[in-house]
Amino acid sequence: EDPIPPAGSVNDELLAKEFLGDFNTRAMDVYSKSAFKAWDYNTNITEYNREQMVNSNLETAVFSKDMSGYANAFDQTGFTTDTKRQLDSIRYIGSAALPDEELEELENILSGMESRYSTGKPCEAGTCYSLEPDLTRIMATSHDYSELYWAWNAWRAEVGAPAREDYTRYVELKNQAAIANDQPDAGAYWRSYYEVDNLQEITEKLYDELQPLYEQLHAYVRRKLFNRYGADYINLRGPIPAHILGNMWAQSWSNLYDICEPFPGKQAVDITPALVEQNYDALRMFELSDEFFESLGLIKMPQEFWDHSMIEKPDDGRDVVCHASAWDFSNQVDFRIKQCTDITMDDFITIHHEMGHIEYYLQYKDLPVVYRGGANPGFHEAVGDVLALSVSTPKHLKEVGLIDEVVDDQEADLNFLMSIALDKISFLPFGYLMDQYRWGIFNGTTPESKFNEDWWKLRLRYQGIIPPTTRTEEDFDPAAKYHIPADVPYIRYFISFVLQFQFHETLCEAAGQTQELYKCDIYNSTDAGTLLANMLKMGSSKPWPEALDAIIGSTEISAQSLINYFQPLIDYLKEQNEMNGDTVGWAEMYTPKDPELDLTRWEMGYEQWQVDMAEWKKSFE
Ligand SMILES: CC(=O)N[C@@H](CC(=O)O)C(=O)NC[C@H](CC1(C(=O)N[C@@H](Cc2ccc(O)cc2)C(=O)O)CCCC1)C(=O)O
Ligand SMILES: [Zn+2]
Repeated sequence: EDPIPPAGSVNDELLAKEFLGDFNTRAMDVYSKSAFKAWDYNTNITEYNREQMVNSNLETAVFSKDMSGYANAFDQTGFTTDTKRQLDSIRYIGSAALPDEELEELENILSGMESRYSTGKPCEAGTCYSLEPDLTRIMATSHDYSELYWAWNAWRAEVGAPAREDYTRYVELKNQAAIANDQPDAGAYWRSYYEVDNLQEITEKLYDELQPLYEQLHAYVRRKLFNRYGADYINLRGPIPAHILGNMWAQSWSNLYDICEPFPGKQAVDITPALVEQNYDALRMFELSDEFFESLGLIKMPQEFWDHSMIEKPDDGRDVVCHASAWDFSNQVDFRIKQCTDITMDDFITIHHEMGHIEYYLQYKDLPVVYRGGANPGFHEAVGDVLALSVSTPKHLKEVGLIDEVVDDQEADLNFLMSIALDKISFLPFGYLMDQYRWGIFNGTTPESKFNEDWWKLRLRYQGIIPPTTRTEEDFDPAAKYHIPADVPYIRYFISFVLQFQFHETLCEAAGQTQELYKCDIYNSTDAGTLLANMLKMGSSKPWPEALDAIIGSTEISAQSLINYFQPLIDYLKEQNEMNGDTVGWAEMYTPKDPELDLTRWEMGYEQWQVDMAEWKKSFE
């Protein structure tokens, strides 16, 4: 351990390369030790395992700090791009840049917030309900307004409000760490992963292009919910109550398919009953997914994956983090999924999502550790979802025996497109607002005194939903969504939902599929698989526009592919909304169309909605 030379004092690329080689060997050892400790905690939440994980993270931080110092010692003048890129990724070390005491405090806050969320079990009349599967099933299947309200509110009371104090301190420490990494705040540090200085403009432009699609779907679904719940609960001009959309966070509306189906009974698209009838278990669902990856000539899941993944919720009373996740143990050998798999279509899709992460890990496992990541985080989130777009087609589901006939006509196509839109289009505003919210907290726009109010302003503005009861600053509803207490950025998912349709379009061409994009199934196409694999192999070794160019032949992220995919449905939704005389949006009451309009209308949020509801109901008397 020779002393670290002063910053920028060593202008010798041979020495730098020697350092990078040494770093790579040691990093694999240090990172894998930490990963196994985190795995032990995530698959068995005990105080001992939590402490073991925290201590391991603290040791990793010492290593990262040390290595950052060495990387900083080099004067990069004249160095190759690659050497510079590797050194820069070692210099910036996240929370490890905090002094030991603050880092330990942050690690304890993080593991404490994770534990609270993952062990949260609201109880009612002697029965306690886990999020997965208990509350998730209620949100997905109940049509009872007050039962849904109970589940929605109980979860927020259990894991939301209690997290507020931790979160306030978490924000301070995250910002302190960002500054220690030459960033103004933690949001800027998160955005720096994308290596562009205009990420907010890029995502805002994409959202502006996609917002009209969402408005149409929102109006259509609002009408269907009006038919189910009536005028006492649904204002056809206003926002939708947040708890009746089939999902705890109103971020995916696929569980409303039964009332949204354009042509009832025309074409089955929900394979949940078939999975149950055919005695599918988690393992068989995973094997079916792996078979799809193999059909493209991609790398199949290694034996260690099958030996050590946790694909079902343990029934031995252990507390585990049920939120699904994929793991790269940084040792080029161990790759796992942890998922409390339910036998549903939703979870079958999630399996593909997680396996997409594993495929990326496998494709770039021989790169230097610093390059073992997505071209940008959105790429990592898109891989599995791209394959799932093929798997979800009626053509493919028939091929694997999960539906017994394919009806090939316009009506059946619209049924299918509706089922995908209820997942993909409904998600867009949520995927967009989650980090708008946190960027606002990190840069001080949202003070602690408005943590909950600003959350609901964004939920109202972008999702057109409203809480089913008045919320106050005694609540902290954002913490009821995993990624907030788990400190996981989210704009990656919004970017993935755009990218995955660009990838799908290109892979379908490569597979020689010439019919409408939504009918495409790339199953068995090694041409498509090779095109995808060649991009995955790049990891994060090049700026993401180069990786994008490698797969789709353009460096531009664009919403056009998503719009192309859904075009027939968008036309249908417009026609239906006009026919029903529905005005799209919730605008005239809640979105200041003209910037001059005083923003205090946002503060009125729920209260204003109550007033409008009273007036609205009167019109039915
Ligand atoms: C060690 C580690 O943490 N590994 C990372 C992977 C990595 O970074 O290498 C990881 O596994 N993260 C977990 C996270 C899980 C899921 C998620 O949180 N999804 C979002 C948004 C969404 C919703 C619908 C959809 O179709 C796709 C995404 C949500 O549910 O809100 C849950 C179900 C799907 C994906 C994930 O896999 O992204
Ligand atoms: Zn993911």
